[in-house]
Amino acid sequence: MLEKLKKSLEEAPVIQKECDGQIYNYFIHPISDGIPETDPAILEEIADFIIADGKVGGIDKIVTVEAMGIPIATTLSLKTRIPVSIIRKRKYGMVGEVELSQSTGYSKGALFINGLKKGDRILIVDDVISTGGTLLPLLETLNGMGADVAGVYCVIGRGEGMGHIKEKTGVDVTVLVDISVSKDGVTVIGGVK
Ligand SMILES: O=P(O)(O)OC[C@H]1O[C@H](OP(=O)(O)OP(=O)(O)O)[C@H](O)[C@@H]1O
Ligand SMILES: Nc1nc2[nH]cnc2c(=O)[nH]1
Repeated sequence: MLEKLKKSLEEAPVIQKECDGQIYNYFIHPISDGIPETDPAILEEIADFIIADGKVGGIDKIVTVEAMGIPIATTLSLKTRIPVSIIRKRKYGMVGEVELSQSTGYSKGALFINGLKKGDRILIVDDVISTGGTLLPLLETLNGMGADVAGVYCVIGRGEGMGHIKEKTGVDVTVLVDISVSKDGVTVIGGVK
């Protein structure tokens, strides 16, 4: 399962990014960067897995974070006809907008939620989970807004983020492929069967 995705991850180049005096080994892959180009067969493989996993019934909105969650969420939306709501890195200043802070191993910034409301039953999808510094504040904020998170899927998992989220929120994040990353490259270490 997900063989194309796993094989392409093993070939992903790694660059080093610096943040707060720390070096972060950043892998570059079509699903997480759109580089060199995204194979529609891999997007389809991902969407088909999520649908077969059985949590899409009764979902009002697929929710993702700009930018690289968007192709995954859109592919899923085209197959399920469930609409997509995108959490943006741009402030709109609309009534009801909710702002939260995001941090990754290589960046810090703000995210802006518009268009979600109390009681919405949502499925979150994103390309990567690493430190959890995006997903943790997002889940806490959505919880505070009264959204009902029925499932969370991150296509590629690395590092401690998933365990951290389980510990802090009780939410199980489904990671499709687990990897480890060093300056020399990417190794696939696990994932869904
Ligand atoms: O677990 P974390 O350490 O938070 O890393 C995961 C986040 O990193 C990437 O976002 P990024 O802000 O780089 O956005 P992009 O999709 O625009 O590349 C990715 O899309 C996740 O949202
Ligand atoms: N492309 C990419 N996105 C990420 N998001 C969090 N870590 C990474 C990474 O190493 N590569």
